[in-house]
Amino acid sequence: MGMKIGIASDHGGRELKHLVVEFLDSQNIEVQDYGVARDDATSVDYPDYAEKLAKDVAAGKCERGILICGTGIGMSIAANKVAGIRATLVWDDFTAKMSRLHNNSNVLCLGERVLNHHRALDLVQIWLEASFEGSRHQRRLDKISALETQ
Ligand SMILES: O=C(CO)[C@H](O)[C@H](O)[C@H](O)COP(=O)(O)O
Repeated sequence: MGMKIGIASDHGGRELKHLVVEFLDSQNIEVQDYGVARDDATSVDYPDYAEKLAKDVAAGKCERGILICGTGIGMSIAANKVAGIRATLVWDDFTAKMSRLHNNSNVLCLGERVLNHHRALDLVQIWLEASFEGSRHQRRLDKISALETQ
């Protein structure tokens, strides 16, 4: 697919992160791993990881990013504070697909403690392959972007 994907998790998402990295490697997708390491059992703060990844996606250092915590909620709240980030918490095939088609998601958020891990890899694949539809959806995203400067 020729894109570089950043990935990060806190301690609540590190097992699923490991599986997603293995999956991306199997697809020959370039991965930039922002931590935490799988064997690091330390309790960490998810905003620190969301910030690092989201800033690099916003700066174009990675085309898109994947953030994983226990629920995916904290990561999505934090990442969406960074201008230019459209972080989307998804939980099934439909939300994974629509987050790209309508929301032009550039950061996928997953909850390790919520999702079946095998199914989560399906969601990653759907999100990677789906394309933004533009048109009326771009007008709506422009209105979201305008909120960043108010
Ligand atoms: O799900 C999360 C945030 O939305 C994170 O994974 C946190 O780890 C979660 O809040 C649980 O915290 P804990 O320190 O593991 O109890």
